[in-house]
Amino acid sequence: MSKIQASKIHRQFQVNNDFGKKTKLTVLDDFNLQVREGEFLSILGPSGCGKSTFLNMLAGLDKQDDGQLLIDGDPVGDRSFDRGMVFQGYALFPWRTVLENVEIGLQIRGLEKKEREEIAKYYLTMVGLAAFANRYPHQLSGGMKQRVAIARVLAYQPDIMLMDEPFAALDAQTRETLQLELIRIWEADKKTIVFITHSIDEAILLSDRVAVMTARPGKVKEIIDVSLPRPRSEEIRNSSEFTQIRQYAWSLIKDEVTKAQVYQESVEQGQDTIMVQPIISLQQKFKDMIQKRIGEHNEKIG
Ligand SMILES: Nc1ncnc2c1ncn2[C@@H]1O[C@H](COP(=O)(O)OP(=O)(O)OP(=O)(O)O)[C@@H](O)[C@H]1O
Repeated sequence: MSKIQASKIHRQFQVNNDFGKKTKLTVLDDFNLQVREGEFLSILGPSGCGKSTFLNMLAGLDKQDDGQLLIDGDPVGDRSFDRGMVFQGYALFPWRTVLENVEIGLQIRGLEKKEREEIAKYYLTMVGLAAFANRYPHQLSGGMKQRVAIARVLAYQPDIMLMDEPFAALDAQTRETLQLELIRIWEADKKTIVFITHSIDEAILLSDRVAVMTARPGKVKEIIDVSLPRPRSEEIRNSSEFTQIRQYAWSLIKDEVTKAQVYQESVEQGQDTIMVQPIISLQQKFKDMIQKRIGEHNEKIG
């Protein structure tokens, strides 16, 4: 049995178009995905294709209009599942110290102060922040805050970890360090992780499988098996297998990115999906215009 099973998920939102008229925007349609127990699965897709919408449904923060979303065989919403979420924006409580932030989930689980402290310190050490336990979030860098957010989810020990572009706001160096830390932690713990990213390299480096989504309305276009050996390290990025997977992933996603760009926010037109002039044909038009002018100029100068 799959840990997570999404079948024929449909989700649309009511939005206002430019004229203030209410209209419907289909975000996910016929979205199907299975995530295995203990798997690290990344979702890669163009902006606005519904990645966060799907993750929010898994977190129980949103609900599909149609289709079925199961965790351990039960519909999400029917019972409470152990899920921990890491967002792009850290979501730390500014009035609590680093240690107290990591303790929150454990408090919810009813652990005694002493036990909470012991566990929180262990996970803070794991993410390299033991020395910062008594600081407040505003005293930390972005990378450190994200480490705290990760330590908090790890300490809570959820069954499933949902990560929505957790490293997107970080500088490249911190991002790479945290990617490697996450690999190390996951390889030791093997929790089921659903990870959203815009980075093909990040998805390949971390994942067992990568689900590539289409442009909106989003569905899974293809799933790539990342059969790179584990444990993985930085060097794996330079291997020929990695390059091959990267090229293949890019070949799948590049059309979707173009499509996402050329589908004007349909809401502007008050329709669900309206195709505006594709960028490709615009590019050709501009090329033709430039060529024509060059021709005219050359004729003039003889
Ligand atoms: N609650 C909502 N009400 C109205 N529209 C929404 C709502 N939530 C999401 N949307 C719209 O649904 C579309 C998909 O949003 P979503 O955040 O799921 O995309 P995404 O793939 O995660 O995008 P990105 O990669 O840019 O973060 C967007 O056009 C967004 O504006």
